[in-house]
Amino acid sequence: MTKHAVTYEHIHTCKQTGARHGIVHTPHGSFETPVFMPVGTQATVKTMAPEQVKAMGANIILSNTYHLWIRPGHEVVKQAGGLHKFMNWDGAILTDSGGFQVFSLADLRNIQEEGVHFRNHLNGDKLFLSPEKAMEIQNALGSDIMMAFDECPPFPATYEYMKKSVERTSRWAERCLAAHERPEDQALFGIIQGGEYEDLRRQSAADLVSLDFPGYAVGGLSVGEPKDVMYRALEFTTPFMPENKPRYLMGVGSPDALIEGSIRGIDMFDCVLPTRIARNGTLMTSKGRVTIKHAKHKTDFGPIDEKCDCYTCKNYSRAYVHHLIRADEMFGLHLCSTHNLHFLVNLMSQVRQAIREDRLLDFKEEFFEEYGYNKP
Ligand SMILES: CNc1nc2cc3c(=O)[nH]c(N)nc3c(CC[C@H]3O[C@@H](OC)[C@H](OC)[C@@H]3OC)c2[nH]1
Ligand SMILES: [Zn+2]
Repeated sequence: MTKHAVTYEHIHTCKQTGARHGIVHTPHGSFETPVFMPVGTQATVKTMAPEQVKAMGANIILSNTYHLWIRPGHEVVKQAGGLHKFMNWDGAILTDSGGFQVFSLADLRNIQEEGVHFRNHLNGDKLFLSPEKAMEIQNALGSDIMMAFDECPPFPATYEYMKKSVERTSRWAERCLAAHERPEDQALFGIIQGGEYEDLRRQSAADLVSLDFPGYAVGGLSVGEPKDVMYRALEFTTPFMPENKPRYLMGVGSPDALIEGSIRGIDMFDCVLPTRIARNGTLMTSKGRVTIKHAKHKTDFGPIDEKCDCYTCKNYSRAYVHHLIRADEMFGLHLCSTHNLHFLVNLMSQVRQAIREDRLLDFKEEFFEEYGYNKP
């Protein structure tokens, strides 16, 4: 039995749902779950200093293999002493394998058994990414959690395409394991595929669980499918994922999806939403979304969210943030990102408390009502 770098400690399962409260232990500290992980694709959580990300309660962030491979190059990060040192972050880091970016960003790609040929989306150079290459890059980055190299098929995909893709992703997962240099320092998570097809999800889960990864992701979702398709896919996938290992739903999500995913037994989430919508001044608040550029905020001298205790809400008014975003001032992006990240990190803290109190369904109803999800 390999001594894994990452372990999962179960604390409590909510009596109203399948949601679990747990702790994930990594070589760079622990984090409680369910957890929202801020995305720092290019070795920075956009506009945020690492101290500020840590201060809001985030203990794990994400970065991206594909992006760091093509710029500045994984060898540069390795020479810097690894990603933690390079970006001055001493918490846990999870890196994606680059599989998704190759299928979503790069063009002229050609998927073969040995890997994927494609062009660099920045300069058009020909590139080749394989399970072995994705492992070499993540080993160089030194992330605490590495993701297996997989294919994330588009939605919708035919059953025939999905079946072939799942079988190849399982073969690629074995190649990743074989290429994994230091399982005692870096944990490799398998990624379950299969789209909306229950039997393929079960096959993918069985293939990967038999390889004894320290954690598992549900991939192939949040790629344009309706939310009820995503939720149903979770309902027939999580029961086949080990209870004593972390479960990570990739690319999710919005406040409702974070709650619905937690109810269905997911422990880890990531999404670019909070920093991406912050860039056009869209804010998540306890009363739903606020578009701060709107004229009605021009002389509103209250905080963005009365219930929020983040740096932005404690020190600045809606009118001031309205002005900064209207004036294209970069500090406005920082204030909006700070608030949105804090909002999701805080939401997950409330979810964990509701799990401990066996009332996550009640919490969901209360939150949905106040956020405005029930409005027609
Ligand atoms: C948005 N919806 C969404 N569905 C996804 C599904 C998959 C998947 O099946 N396999 C893999 N390997 N990655 C996926 C990803 C990318 C997440 C990464 O993409 C980057 O955010 C854009 C970020 O990189 C810091 C993150 O790192 C884990 C997905 N994203
Ligand atoms: Zn706030």
